[in-house]
Amino acid sequence: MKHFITQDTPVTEEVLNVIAHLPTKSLPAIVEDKFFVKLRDQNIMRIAVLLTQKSYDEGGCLIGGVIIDNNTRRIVGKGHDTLVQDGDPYNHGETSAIRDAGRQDFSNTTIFTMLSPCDVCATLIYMRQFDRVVVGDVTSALGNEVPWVMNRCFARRVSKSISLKTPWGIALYAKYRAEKPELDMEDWKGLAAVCKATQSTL
Ligand SMILES: Nc1ccnc(=O)[nH]1
Repeated sequence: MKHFITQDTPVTEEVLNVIAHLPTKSLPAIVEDKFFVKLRDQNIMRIAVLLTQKSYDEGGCLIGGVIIDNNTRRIVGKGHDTLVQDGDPYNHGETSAIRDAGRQDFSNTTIFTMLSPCDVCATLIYMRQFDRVVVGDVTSALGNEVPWVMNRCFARRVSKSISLKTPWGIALYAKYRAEKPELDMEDWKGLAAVCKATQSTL
């Protein structure tokens, strides 16, 4: 059967949004391999931001992640933070995408994350030997994640780590953080940090 999205399909916002919402395992039946070859890093990051928007619309935390195979540029995993949706105290955009990808050799893959990875996700990215990390928004990171990631972790094993500024994603994150600062803090540092911060302002 002919694919619904083929190499001739233009790379539009609507098409990327369909890809963001489809289950990863269904993509090979809907999207022709040659379409993925056309996708540039900016387009993949756009999918991560669209997953971020999905999570925001669900009342969740605002981080999406996408993993691609470096040779074929096929999406092998994707997801978004599910702290709110699943009541999961730790499922960041990155871990969600990694879990979606399943048991794979990640050493020839790139992980795109909307936001600078936290220390736990950075460690997992290191432990699973990802080849590249592309970060959409390094301006909104809480704490020292960026130097930690860049200097200690990726310098040793992850060969390329680049930052891709996504103005739309950065604006969305700033809006969410202004609206829900406690949820943002819980996602990064846990409820303990939120409780301590609340007590200290009493
Ligand atoms: N990098 C991230 C920070 C916080 N939450 C996430 O899901 N991801």
